[in-house]
Amino acid sequence: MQNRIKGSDHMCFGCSERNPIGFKLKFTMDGDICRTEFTAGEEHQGWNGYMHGGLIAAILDETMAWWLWLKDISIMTVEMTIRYSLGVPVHTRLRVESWCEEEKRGKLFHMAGQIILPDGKVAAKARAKFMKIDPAQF
Ligand SMILES: CCCCCCCCCC(=O)SCCNC(=O)CCNC(=O)[C@H](O)C(C)(C)COP(=O)(O)OP(=O)(O)OC[C@H]1O[C@@H](n2cnc3c(N)ncnc32)[C@H](O)[C@@H]1OP(=O)(O)O
Repeated sequence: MQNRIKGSDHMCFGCSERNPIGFKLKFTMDGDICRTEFTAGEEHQGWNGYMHGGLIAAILDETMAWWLWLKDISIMTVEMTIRYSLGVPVHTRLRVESWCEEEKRGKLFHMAGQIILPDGKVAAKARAKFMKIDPAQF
């Protein structure tokens, strides 16, 4: 399902296979949940041994965006809040999932996403708003 919408020439930090420093995330739709997996490396650290919070935000942003992309809805993030509940250790397989909580007039989408540790605990949860855009303008 990777890069179905924009083709393979884009450089998205979250999902492009061409971006040498990107996350190269791949997404699948599981019912109404968008899922990906990720293992942070040394280069993704903030505090020693733990993933940088800004990069956690980027993964959640991307996973929520892809819930919409996979439905052929072109969007941009317009607002996001994150609750960081537990440190996200590096070298640990993470599950990331997103879903839609509300759609307003087909233009504004209230999304949520979370990062889950191997023991099932939620380390970070995001809520965000995404606005539908005309992809020809970007
Ligand atoms: C294959 C590749 C996959 C790529 C995946 C990408 C994943 C990453 C996603 C991102 O991170 S996107 C990058 C971060 N986001 C941005 O850079 C967005 C920057 N913002 C914009 O460019 C403009 O705000 C935007 C084009 C989205 C909208 O501008 P507009 O001028 O068309 O909208 P406007 O500000 O007039 O607002 C339209 C309506 O939405 C409302 N609105 C705006 N922001 C809102 C908000 N945050 N919450 C609620 N409502 C909001 C606003 O009040 C208004 O309501 P009404 O229609 O009732 O008048």
